[in-house]
Amino acid sequence: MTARIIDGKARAAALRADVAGHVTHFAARIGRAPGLAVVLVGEDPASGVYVRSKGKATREAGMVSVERRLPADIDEWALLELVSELNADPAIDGILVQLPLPSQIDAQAVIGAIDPAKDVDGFHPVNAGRLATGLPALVPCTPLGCLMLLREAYDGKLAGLDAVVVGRSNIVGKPMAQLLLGDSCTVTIAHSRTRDVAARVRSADIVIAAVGIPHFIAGDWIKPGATVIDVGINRLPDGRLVGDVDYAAAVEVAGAITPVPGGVGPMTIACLLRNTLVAACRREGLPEPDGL
Ligand SMILES: Nc1nc(=O)c2c([nH]1)NC[C@@H]1CN(c3ccc(C(=O)N[C@@H](CCC(=O)O)C(=O)O)cc3)C=[N+]21
Repeated sequence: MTARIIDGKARAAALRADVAGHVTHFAARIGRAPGLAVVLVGEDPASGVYVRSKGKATREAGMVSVERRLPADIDEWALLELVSELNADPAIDGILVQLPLPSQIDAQAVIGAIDPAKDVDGFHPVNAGRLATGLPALVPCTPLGCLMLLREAYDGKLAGLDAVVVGRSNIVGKPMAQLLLGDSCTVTIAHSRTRDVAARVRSADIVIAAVGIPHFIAGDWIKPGATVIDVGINRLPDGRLVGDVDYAAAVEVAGAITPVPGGVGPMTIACLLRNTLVAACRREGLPEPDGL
């Protein structure tokens, strides 16, 4: 039996359309559209591509997109200065500083300088703490997108399922584990020092692969019928884009699986727009947009 392919691209398009609808109401009510600022330090070509596609998606959702580019050799102080300018700008509801940053800049210091109310990446320690405590937070976009795909796959019934998150980053692994716990999964976080990762994955109903190593998760690690969410976006020397899962093998075993591209990636961008809308509504004292 081959797995159902989870169409992240289609789910993301639907979410973006929902966001656009709410943006229309927001603008009518408040007299301006939500604004997202994306800050790019340096000229990394891959980062430039992401920044452009974020800007396009933001405008397509009816929101205001502001791009700020700084040279790669900028010092940390100059970036902190830009962040405080954006914090103080009433037209800006969301701030995203594209990672990774050049080595002379302390990324944690920059993230900590962003107003938590505008932290649409959900990387500020206040938002991480709020998520971990079950308080309203801005939630990191990639794990949020994964959770939306899982809720749909299981018709909202995640309680009691065994989930393994492979990867423990602040950006994906840790917040993913918090979200799954919030939906009452039994959560294991596996990482580079975990003994026998294969055995952990074999026992899981849900596998989240977030290690950044092509084909790290072998097909015969997957429990028959399990749901596989592949967060990896790895560029091979031949130019092909692949995930962290050996897709060709896993698709023959899994019950459902996300492809790369067309799986988690588009959901990340759609959730960024969703978070910008949510941040804008909270800042303006409007009720939370529902159904997102
Ligand atoms: N502060 C910060 N926040 C981020 O969210 C962030 C970041 N920094 N730095 C860079 C990474 C990368 N990232 C992607 C989002 C969507 C796709 C995406 O939509 N990918 C398409 C394929 C695109 C292609 O073909 O190259 C897909 O998977 O289908 C990829 C990568 C967000 N990032």
